[in-house]
Amino acid sequence: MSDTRTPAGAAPPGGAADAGPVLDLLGVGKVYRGGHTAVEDLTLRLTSGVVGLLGPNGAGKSTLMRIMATVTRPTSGRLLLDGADLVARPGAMRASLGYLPQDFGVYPHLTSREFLGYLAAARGLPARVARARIDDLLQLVNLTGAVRRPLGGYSGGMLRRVGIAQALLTDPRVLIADEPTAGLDPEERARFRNLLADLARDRIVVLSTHIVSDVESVASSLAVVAGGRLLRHGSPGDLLGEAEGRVWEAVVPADAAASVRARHRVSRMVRTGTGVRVRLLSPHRPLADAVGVRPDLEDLYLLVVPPVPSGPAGGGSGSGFAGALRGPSW
Ligand SMILES: Nc1ncnc2c1ncn2[C@@H]1O[C@H](COP(=O)(O)OP(=O)(O)OP(=O)(O)O)[C@@H](O)[C@H]1O
Repeated sequence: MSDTRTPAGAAPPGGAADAGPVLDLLGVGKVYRGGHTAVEDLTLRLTSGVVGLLGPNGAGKSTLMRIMATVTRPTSGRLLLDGADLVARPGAMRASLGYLPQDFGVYPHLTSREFLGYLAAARGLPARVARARIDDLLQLVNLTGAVRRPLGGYSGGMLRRVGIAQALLTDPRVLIADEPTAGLDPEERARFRNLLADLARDRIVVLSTHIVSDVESVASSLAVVAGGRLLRHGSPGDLLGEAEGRVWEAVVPADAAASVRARHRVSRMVRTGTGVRVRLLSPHRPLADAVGVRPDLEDLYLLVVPPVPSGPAGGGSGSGFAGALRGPSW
């Protein structure tokens, strides 16, 4: 590793037990074979609580999650968990890290108990410890009613809960969940968010997503990444301060909505009885009758993440409102 910087105020080795875990990323970078830089010189300190890792597709979130889980080796920089070097001794540290990958797969013919037992054995947990732990975890993720059914018959939400249970087998200090709510229905999303918030009371729970609403109610801190770089890191309240005075709303006639959208950065559009309510991002009042409104994290995200160029190749949303509702796709 070429980066030997020491973190300002880094946790002493083996310390921070009382204050909860501390994970330091110091100048972390990843250049894949072939020369593509997925993560660049990223420095970040994570402490207990839900940390929302937000960024558009291709931002480098999964790469960063895999680096934190010691599944991928960074090409530069260091990672310290409570002062201990994760890159130098990944094997020794792995029990402290629980990882739910984006493409988590199961053996469909096994029951949840059999599957977790198999993974516990693979991770070297003694059988008696594993049995008790699996019982606790099945209860924690609310799957005790389904333990006799093969995993092939589980819903998407149930499988994610199995995924969380396997990530917690070693009672890790850091839980890394890569897009854990993808494909879940709204009710399962909400349940899953609450579960992660509970788990984050005494551990670091890093949750990656490109959907702001997945993290806005539970995250104690947010890290916004794009193009492999860290754009912002802070508490939701601190980050929202930056958007203060830059978010406006106005109702425009329906036939003017497209031109408003072409001239301004639009956070949201909602049809109303009298036209279209547009939510605009601008340092100045963008329309004569626009009124300043309180920013939310979706506004902040759109303000800090560079927009993807619109047009046929740029993923632009064209006409219609859906593209303006989520993500910088306009
Ligand atoms: N194994 C690999 N080899 C080469 N390039 C890769 C590899 N894995 C990822 N990349 C590239 O690195 C960049 C970051 O990818 P990554 O999957 O980390 O982003 P992401 O933010 O998780 O995106 P998504 O939300 O789409 O999963 C992308 O341009 C991707 O194509």
